[in-house]
Amino acid sequence: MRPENLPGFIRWRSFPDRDTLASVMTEYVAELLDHAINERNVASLMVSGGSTPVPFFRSLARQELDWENITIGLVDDRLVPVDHQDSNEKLVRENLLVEQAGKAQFVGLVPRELNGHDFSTGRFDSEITALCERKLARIPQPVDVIILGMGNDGHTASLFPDTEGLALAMDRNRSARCCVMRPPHAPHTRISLTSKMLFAAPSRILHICGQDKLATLEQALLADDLETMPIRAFLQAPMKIFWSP
Ligand SMILES: O=C1O[C@H](COP(=O)(O)O)[C@@H](O)[C@H](O)[C@H]1O
Repeated sequence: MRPENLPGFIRWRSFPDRDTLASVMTEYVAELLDHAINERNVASLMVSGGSTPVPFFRSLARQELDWENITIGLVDDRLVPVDHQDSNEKLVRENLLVEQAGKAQFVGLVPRELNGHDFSTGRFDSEITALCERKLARIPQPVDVIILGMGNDGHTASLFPDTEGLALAMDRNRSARCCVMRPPHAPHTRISLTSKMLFAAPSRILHICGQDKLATLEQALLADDLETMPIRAFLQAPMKIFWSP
């Protein structure tokens, strides 16, 4: 089942169903966090939103870990109030920051100070990113584990194809760790980590489910144009992919 053109430095794991995937991925991530705690007394994990990670969140939340010393953050969010149904922060609060993991520290990306502002134009972008950089500074770095998702348009985090500012967001030589993105074909203005921050972690995981995502991954592996499929940038470096139908 390993996709044909996957480079050798990418580790591929496939599972018969989403629950089995969630439980093996939980063990793997828990080990990485535990290892980081043993080494540095703190650990950090940045997760994606969307529908794919929910079974994993619920499974990880039940793990006995030193949660008080673990900081959880997001790789992207929609610039919506935190009680909005499309908020990734809401998803994490309801599914990951519960049970044992309720003791974890959480640092979201959406600046509460700007609640009620209209983000549809670029008017507040520099304030948003400045506030978000301040939040990111509270996360122990380098981040120990980053979990990416992928959309069928080849986006990852909120690095969407053909979006203004994408080239800057993907330029690892720039110091910005977050950026505002207005994807032309997806709802909401977004806040996303940039490639600079996403590549700073020693360990990245891509978590995808479904035949459609497998087909998207196969398409991404056929070329290297990042502007049309930003996920390609992350397929050019070591990563572990967890997939199930
Ligand atoms: O918009 C987003 O989509 C991707 C993929 O979501 P899924 O529902 O297909 O799992 C997600 O990784 C990203 O964090 C999210 O904001």
